[in-house]
Amino acid sequence: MSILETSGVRTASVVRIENVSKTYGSGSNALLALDRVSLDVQQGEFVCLLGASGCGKSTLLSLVAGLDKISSGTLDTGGRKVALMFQEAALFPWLSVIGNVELPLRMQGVGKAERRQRALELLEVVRLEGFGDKRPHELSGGMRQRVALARALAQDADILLMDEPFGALDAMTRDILHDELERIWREQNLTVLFVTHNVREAVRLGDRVILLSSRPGRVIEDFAIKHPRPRRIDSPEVSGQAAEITDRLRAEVARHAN
Ligand SMILES: Nc1ncnc2c1ncn2[C@@H]1O[C@H](COP(=O)(O)OP(=O)(O)OP(=O)(O)O)[C@@H](O)[C@H]1O
Repeated sequence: MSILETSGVRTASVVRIENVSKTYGSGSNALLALDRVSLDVQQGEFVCLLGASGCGKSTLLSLVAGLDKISSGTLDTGGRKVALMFQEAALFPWLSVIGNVELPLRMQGVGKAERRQRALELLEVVRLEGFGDKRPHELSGGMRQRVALARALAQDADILLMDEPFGALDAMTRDILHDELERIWREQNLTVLFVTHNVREAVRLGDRVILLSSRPGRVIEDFAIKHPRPRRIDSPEVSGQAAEITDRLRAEVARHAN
């Protein structure tokens, strides 16, 4: 495990991204999506990625997940397990809720009784006890995202990669899921990389908010969010820092448009 010296405190880096660039295609069709991105994420950190549409946020997550290859630079997760969660829950409609949560366990070869037990525990973690026999279409959008979260947790990953997981939910449901995610992140000692377009959401949740430039994505600012938790998305502290970050984002979008 790599050990970094940060502000005099020795901390463990679980995701180390150094000068990573990503180009899609080649020749005259080449598109530079990420340009020499460097980012270190420490054990247990909650890091939010913000940036204009198309700046490469999802690309960065897919590289960390190992779903795609970097074009240059180095990216090291120390072989840790990662789990992904998206805006769409992408549950299998023909499986029950518990069947969906059991799926990763089945793929890991966990025996029937043990995976049922573990899936029941996870449904309790996301507060869906009693809903195991339902089908996905019988649930609300927020409940489906809870199932997706339970399924991600079933992978027993150290790093949770979340790509706008609450982007399609109404504000109240999102608020509740922020509280739940914060609780689970703490209880399970997860490291989270969270992509969002919602600046307040980023400040509500993150220890850090990383601002990427318009394409090609580069890290242009790394905001430390120090307000005590739990935070409220509509608190003056969150709103104030969100306004500061929004101004910076706006300037970046305008710079790119000129
Ligand atoms: N598989 C691919 N092949 C070619 N180009 C791609 C591919 N995936 C992404 N891109 C391009 O790379 C750029 C970055 O895309 P990406 O989806 O990572 O951005 P994003 O910041 O997540 O966008 P959004 O905020 O709109 O979700 C875009 O211009 C996109 O069209």
